[in-house]
This record gives sequence, C-alpha cells and structure tokens, in this order.
Amino acid sequence: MTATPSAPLFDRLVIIGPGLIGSSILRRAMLDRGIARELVASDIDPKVCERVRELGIADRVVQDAKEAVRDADCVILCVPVGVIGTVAAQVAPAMKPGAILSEVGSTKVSVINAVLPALASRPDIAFVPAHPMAGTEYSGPDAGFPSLFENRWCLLLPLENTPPDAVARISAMWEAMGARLRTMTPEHHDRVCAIVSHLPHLLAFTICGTADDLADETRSEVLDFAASGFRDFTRIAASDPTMWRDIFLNNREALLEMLDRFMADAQAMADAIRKGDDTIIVDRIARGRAIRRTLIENHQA
Ligand SMILES: NC(=O)c1ccc[n+]([C@@H]2O[C@H](COP(=O)([O-])OP(=O)(O)OC[C@H]3O[C@@H](n4cnc5c(N)ncnc54)[C@H](O)[C@@H]3O)[C@@H](O)[C@H]2O)c1
Ligand SMILES: O=C(O)C(=O)C[C@]1(C(=O)O)C=C[C@@H](O)C=C1
Repeated sequence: MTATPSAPLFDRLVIIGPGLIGSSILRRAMLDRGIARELVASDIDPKVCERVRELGIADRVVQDAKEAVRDADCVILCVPVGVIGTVAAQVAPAMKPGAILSEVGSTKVSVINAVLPALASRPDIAFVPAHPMAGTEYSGPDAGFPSLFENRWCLLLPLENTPPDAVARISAMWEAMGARLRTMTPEHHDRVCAIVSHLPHLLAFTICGTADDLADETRSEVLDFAASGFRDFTRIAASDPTMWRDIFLNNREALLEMLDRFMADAQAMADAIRKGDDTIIVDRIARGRAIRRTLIENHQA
C-alpha cells in the first residue's frame, strides 16, 4: 500500500517581490511540494517577472499584484521595508477571506504600523509578520538559493489578534525550509536587529566611505592594499542601497540608540589607546575573539 502524501501547507502561495528572499522561498518550495500546491510570483518590475519566468521558479508569474493574490491562501510580501505598507494596501482588498498575509521585512515596528491600516477593513485576514535572519549582499531573483534559510533563525512577531492556526502554518512553512523559530515582540526585534544587523551594515558602509575618501585625498592606493580584514567589511558594504536606506530610516530610534552606545564604547577604546591602558584594550579584543569562537562552536560562522 502506498502512503497518501499529506496535503500541502498552502494550496496557493504568492510571493510579491521575488528578489533574494522571495526567490529563495520559491526555489525551496519548488523542491518541496509539501509547502504549496501552486506557487505564484509577482513583481512591480517587468524585468524581474520575465527573469522569474526564465528561471522557472514559479508555476505562474502575474505582474499585477491584485490579480496575483486572487484566491491565494497565503501571500508573503518580500519587498523593501519602505513599501510593505503600500503593497499590503494594494493586495489586502483582493485577498480571499481567511487568507494569511505575511512579510519578511528587516524592521518590524514601523512595518506593522504601516500594514495595520490596510487590514482595518479586513479583520478576516490573518497577519503574521516574520523575519528570516538569513541573507547575502546580493539581491534580485538570480541571487536566491533554496538552502538560504537552513539552520538560520526566523523571527516571528504575531500580533495579539493573529489566529494561532495562521502562526502555526507560517511556522511550519519556515521549518520546512530548514529555519529555527523564535517569537518576540516587534520592539524587542528592532533593538536586537539594530545591534546584530543594522549597526554592522552602517559601520561597513561608513568605513568603506572613509577609506575611499582617504584614497581620494591622498591620491594614494590605500584600497589596493586592503587585505582580508577590510575585505570582510566590503562584503556587507556591497548590499543594496534601497533596502538599507529603508532599514535605517524605518528603525531610526533603535539604530540611533545602538550607534550612541557604540560611539561611547569606541570613545572608551580611543581613550585607552591614548593612555596606553592595555587592560582595557586587551579586554575588548578578547571579548570580540570569544564571541567569534562561540559562533564557530555553534556552527553559526
Ligand atoms: N537581503 C537580506 O539579507 C534580507 C534578509 C532578511 C530580510 N530581508 C528583507 O526582505 C525584503 C526583500 O529583500 P531582498 O534582499 O529579497 O530584496 P531584493 O531587492 O532582492 O528584492 C525585492 C523585490 O521587490 C520588488 N519590489 C519593490 N517594490 C515593489 C512593489 N511596490 N511591488 C512589487 N514588487 C516590488 C523589487 O522589484 C525586487 O524584485 C526586504 O524587506 C528586506 O528588508 C532581506
Ligand atoms: O549576510 C548578509 O549579508 C546579510 O546582510 C543578512 C542580514 C544580516 O545582517 O545578517 C541582513 C539583513 C536581514 O534582515 C537579515 C540578515
């Protein structure tokens, strides 16, 4: 007797914005048909729609978002943080009763505040904000890959009125893609991401700019001699300007708080160097090394 395969989690799953994150979801779901019976992709950019068709990573590509979400039981917005509210307002009226709306934005308080008005007249839509803590410095549909979320955290931020069944289905989808789950409040999320993701990117963009200015001023070839330390910064500094502008402006408070703390700590390091206080200097370096070693031991680096 052959086992009957269990029904897919979703009958029709729609990805709006099949860039790095959206196309990684599609690629994984194409390989694991237990996630969705039908995969639909939609993007404001016709070139992206065309490329998704060429790549064959969706069953259907429908450029018009309102048309794309028709009869879907789950819609995931994978667009830049600054337009998630606008796209939610566009698609919510066209979604079927009882459908799930999710998004993968890198900031949460302002994104949730931007989406809620779009759902005010659609209390029958279950909103499940999520954030996979996985990515690369590349963007667009060619950048995605099916294993992107394996062994990576996916943070879930259900609202008080989010139906538990919708949270369970979104959780099952991320688990099927190999992610580990953690639930937290949007405020906590934004502070955590400010320190572990947004500030490091801000520092990387800034240090590359400073080095480049110095090369211009001195007409020297400082960047030619950049060895692996500087190159590690350039990897994340290569990230998409639109995405990171939106993240910085949408997580302004938490990011500025972490930047203030960082500048105070950098000032303390500067003072220690000025005074030749080797205890402080060595302590800071040792803490950095211990953090890296812990990540390596936990297979996170
Ligand atoms: N890149 C990462 O490392 C990463 C990780 C986790 C979460 N995120 C979040 O995921 C989201 C997508 O990031 P990405 O790196 O996949 O971006 P991306 O640039 O690779 O893809 C975004 C896609 O959204 C499309 N788009 C933009 N505006 C649109 C609109 N109004 N309607 C329809 N489509 C629109 C773009 O054309 C593009 O194809 C962002 O909110 C980002 O903050 C990114
Ligand atoms: O690995 C990278 O290049 C990333 O930028 C991924 C990264 C991060 O900072 O860790 C970037 C933004 C996200 O919202 C989540 C993950």
